[in-house]
Amino acid sequence: MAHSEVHNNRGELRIYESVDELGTDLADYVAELSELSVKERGVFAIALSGGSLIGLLGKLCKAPYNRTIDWAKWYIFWADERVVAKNHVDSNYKLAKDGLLSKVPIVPSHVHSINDSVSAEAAADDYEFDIRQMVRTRLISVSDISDCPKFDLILLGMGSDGHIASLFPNHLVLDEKDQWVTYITDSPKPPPERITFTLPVINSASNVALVVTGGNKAEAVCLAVDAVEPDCQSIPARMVQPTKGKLVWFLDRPAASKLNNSQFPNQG
Ligand SMILES: O=C1O[C@H](COP(=O)(O)O)[C@@H](O)[C@H](O)[C@H]1O
Repeated sequence: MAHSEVHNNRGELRIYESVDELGTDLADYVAELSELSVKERGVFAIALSGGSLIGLLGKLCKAPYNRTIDWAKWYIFWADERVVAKNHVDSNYKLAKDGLLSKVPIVPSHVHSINDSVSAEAAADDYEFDIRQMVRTRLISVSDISDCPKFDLILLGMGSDGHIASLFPNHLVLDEKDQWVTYITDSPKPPPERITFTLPVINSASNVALVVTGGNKAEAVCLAVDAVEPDCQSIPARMVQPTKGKLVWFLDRPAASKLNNSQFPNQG
């Protein structure tokens, strides 16, 4: 059973005894949002990340979700992508295809991956153009307080340095306000060239989930959730603050181990 609570302005924290329990609740959460969105809008626009997240989504490929989710209504995007060929081992698209998309009945034309045959800058421009077309036809909603796309769900992982998508600590692109998708060529984590959603897009989503496991991320989780300025100033995960949407953290015990203990009585 998860220990769950709303924590200051940092969203809902769900803490699990095991990664297996986390995976089950994460699958339920995604399935519920998919059902709600299909009921309300007729489609479900979801943005994935790479890394450990994809393995944690594995239960979606199994019963009952593989049969009960309305996969034909899913439109899939990436919150970030490495600028490598789609069949490259570092590709977030390949990771998601091998781990999830090839195992469920997604409509191939609903999978919006990046153009892997151009520069990082051109790939970011192309991807933003693609998303603008989808907003125009309302396959992706639009925020009522900015012109940003309002994804039904953005799923994010977090690195041990607190990065989310390809937004790294102290990087200039954290200040990007105008573009929806931008690029970097100096990622501190290889590969260096990446494209990424900007913070205004992430914070315009209806739902954002931050999925984090492992003790090596406990310090960054604490900085992103508990710390007060200036300690947490450069932690991108702390800048995830959906304006009108809902933020949920999915944490295993090791990742949550440095959070303020008094708030989590079951924590060992
Ligand atoms: O490079 C990336 O890292 C983050 C975190 O990955 P994880 O393996 O530590 O969970 C990931 O969310 C992002 O999409 C990816 O490009």
